[in-house]
Amino acid sequence: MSEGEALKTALRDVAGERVQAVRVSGTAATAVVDAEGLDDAGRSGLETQLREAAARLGFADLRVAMTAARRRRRIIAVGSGKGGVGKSTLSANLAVALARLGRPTGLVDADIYGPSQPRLLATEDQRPESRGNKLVPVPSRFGVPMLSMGHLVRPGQPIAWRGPMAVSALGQLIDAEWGPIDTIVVDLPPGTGDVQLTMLQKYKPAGAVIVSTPQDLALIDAERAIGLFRQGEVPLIGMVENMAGYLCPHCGQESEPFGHGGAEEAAREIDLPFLGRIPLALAIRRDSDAGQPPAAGEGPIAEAYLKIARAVGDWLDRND
Ligand SMILES: Nc1ncnc2c1ncn2[C@@H]1O[C@H](COP(=O)(O)OP(=O)(O)OP(=O)(O)O)[C@@H](O)[C@H]1O
Repeated sequence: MSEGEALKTALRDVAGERVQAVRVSGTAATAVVDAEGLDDAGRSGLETQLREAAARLGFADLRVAMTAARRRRRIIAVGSGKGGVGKSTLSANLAVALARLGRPTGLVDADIYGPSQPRLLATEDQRPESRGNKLVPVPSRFGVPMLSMGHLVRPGQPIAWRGPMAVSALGQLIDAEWGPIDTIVVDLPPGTGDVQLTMLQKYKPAGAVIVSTPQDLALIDAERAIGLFRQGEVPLIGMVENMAGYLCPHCGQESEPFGHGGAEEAAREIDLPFLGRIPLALAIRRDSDAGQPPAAGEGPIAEAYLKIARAVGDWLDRND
């Protein structure tokens, strides 16, 4: 291995694919590094690490050339006012549908205390590697790399952290080596507490999707989530109605046990775009439990998720 190749390998151990080129001339060396997504502190921290790695190979004075940001990575936060409305299921399927539509998309399970995404996308057995001081998202079978606390702790192991630790754990998941991903769907923990607000203020999602069910109570809760996003100054992309009508697995007919149009009407009342509805379908629960997101399949359910993903994608393009 030439000196230049040895140096490039050492630098890539620190900064992965960010290291684009390495030039060596005598004892002087230059590294061209992609600084996309790094703030000033991140750049200078990375530069220090690279220089230290070079020094260990005898290059006392590595010059680090940071290239301009190539792409802007945007976060879509998925929230609901309360648990159990299908927020995690929607997040997983939205990410899969966005990827299916050709948008490089990743998924973060921000539900630190009750992670469910590894099961939904069948990645429970995977553990992320780390590169430098960053995690590398695990690949899923559905074209969506992802990170969850569920990948870092043993299944069933209780996580009893206070707010600041949870926020810093979230930072590790979001601020990972995402590679060529430009959209990250974040499944927020249920509720509207400090962790959620800090997370929104710190990681500045481009927009938020609210999930609600047609029941009155869930709609009131959705308004609470809307308040959270407004407080965090996160633009609202719109509302999704989940478990909207019952899709009979036998005859394919849809009935409406919880009433019709509640979420759409509520969204209209508060001037929130309505992104679409997902029926209450046994197949969604069954396939989700089996690690097979319905959005990766065919038929009306996949189509319902794809329709929502198109609306979200259009919003992202309009608000670029
Ligand atoms: N449209 C649907 N039809 C049928 N079952 C659904 C649907 N959406 C979600 N479910 C099921 O409802 C349950 C709760 O969904 P999910 O875990 O996504 O909710 P959640 O809002 O993220 O809950 P929590 O906040 O507690 O994690 C799961 O068993 C899921 O498979």
